[in-house]
Amino acid sequence: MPAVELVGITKRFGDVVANDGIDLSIETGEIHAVVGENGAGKSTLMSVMYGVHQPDAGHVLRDGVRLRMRSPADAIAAGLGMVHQRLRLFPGLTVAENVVIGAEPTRRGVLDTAAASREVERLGELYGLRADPAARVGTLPVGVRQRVEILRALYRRARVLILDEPTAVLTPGEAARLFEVLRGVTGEGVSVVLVTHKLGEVLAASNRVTVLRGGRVTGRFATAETTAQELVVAMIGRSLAPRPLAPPGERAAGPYLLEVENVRVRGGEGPARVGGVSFGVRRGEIVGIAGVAGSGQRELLDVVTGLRTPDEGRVLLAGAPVRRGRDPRVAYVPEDRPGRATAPTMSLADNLLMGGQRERRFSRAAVRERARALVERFGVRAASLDEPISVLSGGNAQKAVLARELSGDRPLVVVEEPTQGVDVGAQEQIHALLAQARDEGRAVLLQSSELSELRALADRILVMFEGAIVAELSAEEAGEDRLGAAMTGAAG
Ligand SMILES: Nc1ncnc2c1ncn2[C@@H]1O[C@H](COP(=O)(O)OP(=O)(O)OP(=O)(O)O)[C@@H](O)[C@H]1O
Repeated sequence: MPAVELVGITKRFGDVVANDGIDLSIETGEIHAVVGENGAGKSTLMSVMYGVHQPDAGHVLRDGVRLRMRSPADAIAAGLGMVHQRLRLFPGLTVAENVVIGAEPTRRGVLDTAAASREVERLGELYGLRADPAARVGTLPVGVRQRVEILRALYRRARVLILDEPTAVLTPGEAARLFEVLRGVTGEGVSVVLVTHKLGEVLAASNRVTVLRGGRVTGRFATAETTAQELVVAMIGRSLAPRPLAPPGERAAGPYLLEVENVRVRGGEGPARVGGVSFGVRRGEIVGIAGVAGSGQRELLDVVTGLRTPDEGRVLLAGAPVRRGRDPRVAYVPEDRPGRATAPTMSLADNLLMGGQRERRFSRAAVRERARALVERFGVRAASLDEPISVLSGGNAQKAVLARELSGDRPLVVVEEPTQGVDVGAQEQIHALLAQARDEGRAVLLQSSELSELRALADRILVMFEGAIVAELSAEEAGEDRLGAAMTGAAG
């Protein structure tokens, strides 16, 4: 008997049928991957399984028994656990406190810290999930925090864990450790539902795969018997074109468009977050920035885009200092899209024109016409130009931001994590757009935690570690081993 079975799930939002009669069964102790393009209905299905949404039709069985869920509390009581992409932990509390919160062991009415710590250690031992119970969560790297979320679910006796894009925020090393943990928990009979856009991890780690498209199941596979190609076809209805690799030998030459000179950013009292960094980017090249999270990339890019003033050094664009605030010569696609790149409550049309000051004098009709053209050209899928951008799926919101930023002729393009949370079809399109920006003679600075993305797109890769550039590798030199070593501070 499956651990969980979803039967004929249909869920509508207004006119949108997000899930259309979906059947999904999760066996005991398996890792079941759920994949599909942006907007395919994955998150909606997970929300139905976890009691967040009530389906319009269909039902959920747990060990063969029909559940009536009014909220996630009912799902938790039935042995389901969810690990969200944006972790929901209390940074000021310890690991043990975060694990037990809401279901604390008490002694005479107060939190029994010793018992909580013992529980964390016991669970850690059982499932191979180590975390120091006394550590403050706010001080821990994101990979460890995620382990705390998993521990919290297991502490509430979850036997089915739902993970929504768990590796989007992890470094390659952390992702590898997560999959070790998942093997540990499935070995103990826990089932894992893994929503992801990364087919590499699907093929490496899952037992079975269900593919969704347009709210329906378009494929069910035993992982050992399928290929990336077959999954892609089920996901997007066609194969992917070859990656837009730079033809070797066509190196950009000429002066630097962007010049970063000895930039230093101090972080409070501690050591400099960026300690004297210098480099340049020419027109017609993509320069990649690699590094484990927190190596100073964020601060460096804030300085390059003019959002932050460096404590020392300077940034020149075509020989003139980059303007403070937001330099109109810089196209910028930040990582934290909902917060920094979009006005979530404004319409898609208005978001597509944000910052396009010169267009402002156009009539409403002209604005719409331009928005329509961008949506068409960049393949943004949305029900209407008037809906708030926040209802777009992650990949479509990302394409909308890229459409806005790349549509002008700004000579410098700065992008952070361009394909995070984006499906394979959209990844391909985004990569092609960035390669096109380079081929048009723009200078592209690309920060990514996906080494494969950097290797596919960048002409040169700068590796940051502890606020410094510790290696510069050409596309040919940048094997995963060499990049990985440089990222952890080993000689590059
Ligand atoms: N709360 C909501 N209100 C209106 N429409 C919604 C809502 N949630 C999802 N949708 C729509 O339902 C469809 C399915 O979205 P869903 O988020 O489930 O897709 P997804 O496969 O998880 O996408 P992604 O990979 O981008 O996260 C999309 O068309 C989306 O715009």
